[in-house]
Amino acid sequence: MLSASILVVEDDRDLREALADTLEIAGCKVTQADSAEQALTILPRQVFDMVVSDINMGAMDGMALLKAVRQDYPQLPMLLITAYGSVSASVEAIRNGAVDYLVKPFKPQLLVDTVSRYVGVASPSDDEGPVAVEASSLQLLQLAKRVAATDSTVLICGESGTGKEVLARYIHQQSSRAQQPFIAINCAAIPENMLEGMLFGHEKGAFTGAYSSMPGKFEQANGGTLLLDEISEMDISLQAKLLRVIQEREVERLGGRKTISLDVRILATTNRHLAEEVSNGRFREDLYYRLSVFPLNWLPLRERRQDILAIAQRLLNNHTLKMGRVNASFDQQAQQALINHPWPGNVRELDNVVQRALIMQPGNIITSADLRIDPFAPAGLAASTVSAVAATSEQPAADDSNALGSDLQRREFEIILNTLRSENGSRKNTAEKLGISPRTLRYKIARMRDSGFDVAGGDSGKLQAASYK
Ligand SMILES: Nc1ncnc2c1ncn2[C@@H]1O[C@H](COP(=O)(O)OP(=O)(O)OP(=O)(O)O)[C@@H](O)[C@H]1O
Repeated sequence: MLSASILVVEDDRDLREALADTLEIAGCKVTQADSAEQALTILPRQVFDMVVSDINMGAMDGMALLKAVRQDYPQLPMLLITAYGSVSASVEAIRNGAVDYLVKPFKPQLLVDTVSRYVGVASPSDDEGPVAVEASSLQLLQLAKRVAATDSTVLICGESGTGKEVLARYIHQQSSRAQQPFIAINCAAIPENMLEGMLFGHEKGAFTGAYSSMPGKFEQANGGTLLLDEISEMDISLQAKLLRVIQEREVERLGGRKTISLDVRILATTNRHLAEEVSNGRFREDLYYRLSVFPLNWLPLRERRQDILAIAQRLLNNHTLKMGRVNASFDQQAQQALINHPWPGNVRELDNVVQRALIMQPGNIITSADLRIDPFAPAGLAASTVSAVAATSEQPAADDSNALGSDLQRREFEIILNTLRSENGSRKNTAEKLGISPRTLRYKIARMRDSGFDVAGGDSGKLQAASYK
């Protein structure tokens, strides 16, 4: 996420607004000027990190503005936009002190990438906003930004790994609650008997083992945002209690008598069709309507292919930085392979592929061989993992116990997937056959997803697709 204040100078209104929108979505604070003259009146009144200006403008053009900026604000980087084919203008721009130039037409992500080279980039972390290039994704972010300004409850839907949590964090960051806590709880990963206490908190002695009182997630999120991840996995009796807390805007700790008033914005995610869950009697209708005031839907990655390279590059930048390596990029064939892959595990699968490629390739150009995406992998077993297994066997085991641990876990995941397949996707039968509770199975499936396996699926317990990511 960029954190910079940018002055955009462009006399074509549509283009100016498009540039401003792109930079705003990337996290910048943007001021617009419709001429070089107007830019010169704005510059003394505000502090900017960068100027982005077109060259071809009315009376005073971008080149003249560049000269004025170089003279009066020598530290302020300026990026110029030149018309297609005007090589001499680009050369002159650089000679006159522009830090860079873009030739029209260019993709929004190129603008963001270029600007990010010269201005503050917030340290990469899970708090970064989502990358979006495809029109539908940009539209989704615009909607998210608009709803962020309100206190409305938002239901974020999408297949596993599409970026629902990233979008939830983005909404929080764009809201007036940004400086307040963002608390997330994964309803699928918390054992059923613990979820209520974790959400609502408890007083000392409320139950065996409650040695001290504890605030719940609602209290912890007070003033901020609470994300209820995988809300469809919440037990129906707890759904009733949740609805009451949301409606009454107050919570009582387990074993407590005091009511605590709440000012919490609720976001929820689901990778199931919640409306179907309602018609099947597994999700409360009233809670559904309460949560889905403003639904946002991430398309699967295969349906927004223009996002793939930009997200892959962001992931690559993040991982190289974390590893203390120089920036890397994908060669032409690697880019094509990334675009062509169906990504059943969505962005999480892409993240795994990128990380693995960096392990395979110590240099800074990632090739298609490093990606280990096999387009002919058997259905249900995506190539990235077949390759991952191969990759692992090629790597010297740094620590045998770690290797055994991950091997056992992989074996467990395989057993679960195979059983799900043989039980035709029925989670109930799978749990019975494996001798574990349906809750434990859900928990394990959530862990499998976290480890990069894609277990899509089955609101009616039917497995829609099961594959490694
Ligand atoms: N648009 C995006 N830009 C950058 N990174 C992304 C984007 N979408 C997803 N990611 C990354 O992909 C990974 C998966 O995203 P996230 O956890 O938000 O998905 P999810 O839909 O909540 O998954 P699940 O349903 O399994 O919980 C994360 O590492 C996240 O940072």
